Amino acid sequence: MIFAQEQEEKSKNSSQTSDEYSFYETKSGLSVTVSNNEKEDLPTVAVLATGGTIAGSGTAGKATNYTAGQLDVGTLVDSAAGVTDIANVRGIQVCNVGSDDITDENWITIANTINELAQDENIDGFVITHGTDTLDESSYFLNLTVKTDKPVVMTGAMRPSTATSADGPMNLYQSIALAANEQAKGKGVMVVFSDGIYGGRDVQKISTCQTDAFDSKDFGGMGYMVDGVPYFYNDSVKCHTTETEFDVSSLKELPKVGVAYFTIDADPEILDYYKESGVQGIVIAGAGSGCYSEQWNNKIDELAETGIPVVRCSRIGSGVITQDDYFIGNIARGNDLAPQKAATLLRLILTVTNDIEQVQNMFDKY
Ligand SMILES: N[C@@H](CC(=O)O)C(=O)O
Repeated sequence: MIFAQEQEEKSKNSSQTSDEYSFYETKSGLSVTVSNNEKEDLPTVAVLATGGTIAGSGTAGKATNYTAGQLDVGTLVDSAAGVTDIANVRGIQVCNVGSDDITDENWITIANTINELAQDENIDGFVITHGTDTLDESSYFLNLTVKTDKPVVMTGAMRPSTATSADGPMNLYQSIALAANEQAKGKGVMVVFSDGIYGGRDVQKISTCQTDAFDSKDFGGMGYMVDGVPYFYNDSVKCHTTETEFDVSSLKELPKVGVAYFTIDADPEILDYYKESGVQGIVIAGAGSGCYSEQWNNKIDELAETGIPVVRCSRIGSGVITQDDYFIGNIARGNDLAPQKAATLLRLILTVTNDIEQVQNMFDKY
């Protein structure tokens, strides 16, 4: 099976078709590759590729010092042996970058593309391939902005395609199998990694180097994937997808939010910097249960007059932030969310309101 970009380009420039594939454009101008031999008795999954290590290549055998985002979506799908026996796969190349270079524009494009294609009754589910570094932010963003019950699954890899025992092909196979499975409907955005299924809200990257690099902190995973078969045990209780009020269909970008990391002697001037740089919200990666020094407390209180919401989170990675009357200002509590997840949610909340009570309600709800 070939989804190579060159063939796609060639065909696009001529008759829009080739013997094996047809192409059509989404509203955001992305090209969808469709096999002319889709099997009627198989579910159809759209794979949206964004780059990352799963599409990386480097020195044969090695797991480090490679270049992310080298393989196109067709080559990725080809690498997942046996996948065409379980689903018809349509390919979409959104971008091809390391996930540290994913932008809010990419997020909006992915959400809007899924929301558009979800209306197509011939498409049963979605997979997004993504770098692992920021996958937990993108999974939460999409969990809050895609408007469909059809399964949406994200995956990536810790080893580039050229490494010995590259983990990408199996992660992709399991993800396509999950996205094609009726049981995966209505569960919000999921991440499949190293045979685990995780909720897009709760999942975090927990290792810089191991292939079993994702987990859901205190709550465990949602289940397992074993040879393309899902085994579910947990659901997220927080609102997601069709239950959220976030609508990015007419947005080009999201409000900017700064994250300030507190340590002993950390300079509170960072908060002034953020104010002056025009951010619309600030997340504090506080110590312990979202704590910081008296100097920071005073500075955050001073910031209150600007109306910029400040959200207290913890750098610990476990537990919940409860009310603590010592902390003053225009502040909300980031629930159990890691700072990067809180920043994702705050950016979306700021598209709706900056009223601190409503901000807090949404942190409790999502
Ligand atoms: N730096 C890579 C890491 C990965 O994909 O695992 C990225 O996030 O794109």
